[in-house]
Amino acid sequence: MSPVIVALDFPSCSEALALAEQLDPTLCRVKVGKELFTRSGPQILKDLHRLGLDVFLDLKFHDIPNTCAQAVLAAADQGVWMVNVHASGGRRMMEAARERLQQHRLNTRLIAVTVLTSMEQADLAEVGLDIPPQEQVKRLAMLTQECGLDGVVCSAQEASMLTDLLGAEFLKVTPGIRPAQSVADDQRRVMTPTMAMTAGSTHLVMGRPITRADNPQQALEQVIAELQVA
Ligand SMILES: O=C(O)c1cc(=O)[nH]c(=O)n1[C@@H]1O[C@H](COP(=O)(O)O)[C@@H](O)[C@H]1O
Repeated sequence: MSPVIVALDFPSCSEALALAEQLDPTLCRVKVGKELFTRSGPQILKDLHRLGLDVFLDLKFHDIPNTCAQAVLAAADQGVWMVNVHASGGRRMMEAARERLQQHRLNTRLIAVTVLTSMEQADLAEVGLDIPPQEQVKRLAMLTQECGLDGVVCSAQEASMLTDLLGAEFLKVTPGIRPAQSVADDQRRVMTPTMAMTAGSTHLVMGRPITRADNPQQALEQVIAELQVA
């Protein structure tokens, strides 16, 4: 299966589906985030499943343990392939979410966001974290593994460090992926698809470089071809 997850960051169901219909489900999975889900509700999950696409529901839950666990359960009940929480929600929150999935025998992948790829050291300092992003990523990823989750969302720049520390099987889902000639947009800790896979990413989250391309399926095929050559 392809490592590419296309981020469907669109304001409406119709725009997201128009893009999703152009994508080959054997070449990618898709990600539904806050904007699209808040506007379209769970119907978008049904529509994407109907197209044969695996869905990563990226709502980055962060709440008291029971509320977070129930939200994760609600996502898994709708058949999504992957769901995420913020690792900074802490041990009890992550363990509650993982246990709730186990109690219900649901095999939805559960991962945790470490430090957002839009953040650099100055952003962390402003919220009281006077350490380099890599150190905070390391701390949160170790905690995530201890809590029994399947992996983390991190920057590809931290993937090799996490592979050494936590093993190749532990998922490293990496946004901030930009093909060589692309603009970074609001991303800060970025890498190309090939460099990210070489560094140990297990999944590449790509939004605008694919969804805003003149021909999204062609842009996706180019990424896959680049990865195959590498
Ligand atoms: O959890 C995420 O998916 C995520 C975490 C993170 O640290 N950085 C990050 O960019 N994302 C998401 O990944 C996608 C990146 O989109 P592009 O920057 O357009 O490729 C967006 O949907 C973000 O919400």
